[in-house]
Amino acid sequence: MQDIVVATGNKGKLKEINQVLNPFGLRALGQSDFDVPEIEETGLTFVENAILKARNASKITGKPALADDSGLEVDALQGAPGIYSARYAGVDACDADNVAKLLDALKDLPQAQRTARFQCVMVYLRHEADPVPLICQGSWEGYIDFQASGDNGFGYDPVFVVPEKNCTAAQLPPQIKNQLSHRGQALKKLMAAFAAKQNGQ
Ligand SMILES: O=c1[nH]c(=O)c2ncn([C@@H]3O[C@H](COP(=O)(O)OP(=O)(O)OP(=O)(O)O)[C@@H](O)[C@H]3O)c2[nH]1
Ligand SMILES: [Mg+2]
Repeated sequence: MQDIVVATGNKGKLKEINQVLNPFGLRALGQSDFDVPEIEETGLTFVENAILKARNASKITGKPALADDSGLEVDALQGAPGIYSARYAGVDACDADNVAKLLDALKDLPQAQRTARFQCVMVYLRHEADPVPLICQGSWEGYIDFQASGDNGFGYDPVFVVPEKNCTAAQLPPQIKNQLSHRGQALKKLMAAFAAKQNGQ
């Protein structure tokens, strides 16, 4: 197994990244394994924040680093919480606080007006000053339910309905979430980009 530093403090993300990368002989280690402190996410886009996080981890570890910046865009909220998804209900908010705030914000809206999508941007830097970061993106369309269901995943998964499966993301087995999700799609593209590089393309 080859180790790869992932610039995240989110255990749910790390678990999903490992589920996808392990079959390729890669093991994702969180930044806490390298004593990398969290950096403030001051960017206005997923891309900027992913670069900030990857650069911080690469600078401190001296190794290549991968970062994931992701979030939920709700159409009725003009794309909120978006890049602020982790801190929607406040800087110290937990997943349950964020979900409760979201359900409250949408409480008067019928299903047709509850459309939403997850976005994920993955950035891979070979070193701190890498001028050509590898950037891969994925998105996942669905809508927000009226109540939470399911125990898998993390974040807003219990209220994110996956229309083609007629259940929430938290009710999907992990391997199915990875096949469909914003993160799974971004990682698939990243693996294809790695393979292309190795083949000299
Ligand atoms: O239900 C969900 N299923 C997902 O698959 C998912 N992916 C992202 N999110 C939400 O978006 C925030 C990311 O914000 P984010 O990229 O800043 O990550 P984070 O702050 O949690 O950790 P870090 O990687 O920054 O250390 C997360 O906390 C979640 O609220 C998800 N929710
Ligand atoms: Mg974050």
